[in-house]
Amino acid sequence: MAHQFPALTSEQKKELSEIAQRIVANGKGILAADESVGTMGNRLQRIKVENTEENRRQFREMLFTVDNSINQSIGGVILFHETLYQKDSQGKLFRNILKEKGIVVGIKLDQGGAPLAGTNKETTIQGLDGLSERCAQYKKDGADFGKWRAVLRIDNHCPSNLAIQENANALACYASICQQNGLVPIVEPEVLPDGDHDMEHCQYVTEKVLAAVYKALNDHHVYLEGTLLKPNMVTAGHACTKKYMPEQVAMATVTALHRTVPAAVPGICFLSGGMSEEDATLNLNAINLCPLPKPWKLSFSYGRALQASALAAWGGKAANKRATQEAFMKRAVANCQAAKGQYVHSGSSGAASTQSLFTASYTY
Ligand SMILES: O=P(O)(O)OC[C@@]1(O)O[C@H](CO)[C@@H](O)[C@@H]1O
Repeated sequence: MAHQFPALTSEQKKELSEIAQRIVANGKGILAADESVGTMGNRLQRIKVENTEENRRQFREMLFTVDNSINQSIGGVILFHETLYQKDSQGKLFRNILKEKGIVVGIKLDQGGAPLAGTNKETTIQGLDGLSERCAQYKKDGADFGKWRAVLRIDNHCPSNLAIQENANALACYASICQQNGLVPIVEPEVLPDGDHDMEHCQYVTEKVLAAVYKALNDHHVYLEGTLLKPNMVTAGHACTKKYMPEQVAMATVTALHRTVPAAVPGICFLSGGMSEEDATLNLNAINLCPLPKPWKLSFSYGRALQASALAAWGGKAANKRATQEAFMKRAVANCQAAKGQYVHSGSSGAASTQSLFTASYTY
């Protein structure tokens, strides 16, 4: 019997689907500025800047106070708890700065991995306890979407069926709780790029993972029109000796998505997973040019691939504000073009944009 116990009212569904669509409208994507304190420390270490709350705040202030035209390329920004409550140097909350630009504010909700005993060092993600209360508070404090990143690894006996099922179920519980509290859930099942496997194996695993995720979302009565997917692109492992062209990555990626992701999902925003900024843009462009049916918006939710050049330009010096903002804007515009299949590589990329951003076992 249909709808005997409806999970959401039609007003709730309308709100959720409108938020999701706003984030990915017209080639827009997401800036993933939700690095935890530890992850941000790794980023800052690369540019020899101390990982203090003030340094994290200063860098993020530069990103969020960039020219208002950023709202043509960035539809949403994911924040870490600390950042949601931080202010710029004039005392204005970051979240209000973003909202005034018409950008939707999101919040990281997962809380790190817990080991799955009896597996080859696989994990599930914590954060479901008290999640509903946290979501309700974040909604009051201006967030309209959430993010939960589950991590799966390709290795000997990995990912195991247990890891796939357990992470799919946690993602679905999280998505349902978000929607009950008016937050659009970004569902992120990341198959890590660690390993020497080829692209075909990554495609096989990605399909298994996504199929399990959509089965679990359906079991948990998640309203797909009010969700966004944040998957890995289908690529070879970082240590694979065989190299693939963007067109091959695009075909494998869209094939995997086409086989597993329902057309009701409004947008798929890829993570960058350690690709260089330029590779992440070129691959996204090729994905949007791929000659297969693509019923969803195909866009970006990049962390490293939107911030690496900006971090390098900043180097911890306030005097570099302009160069930092220009570097960030350049990547945002390039990825927006790629999300429409209109990116033309200029051939004059800076060193930071072509540098691999891979971090081994990037788990939290
Ligand atoms: O792979 P990328 O594009 O750098 O980051 C993807 C991402 O999900 O992983 C990070 C760690 O949780 C987050 O900061 C970010 O949102």
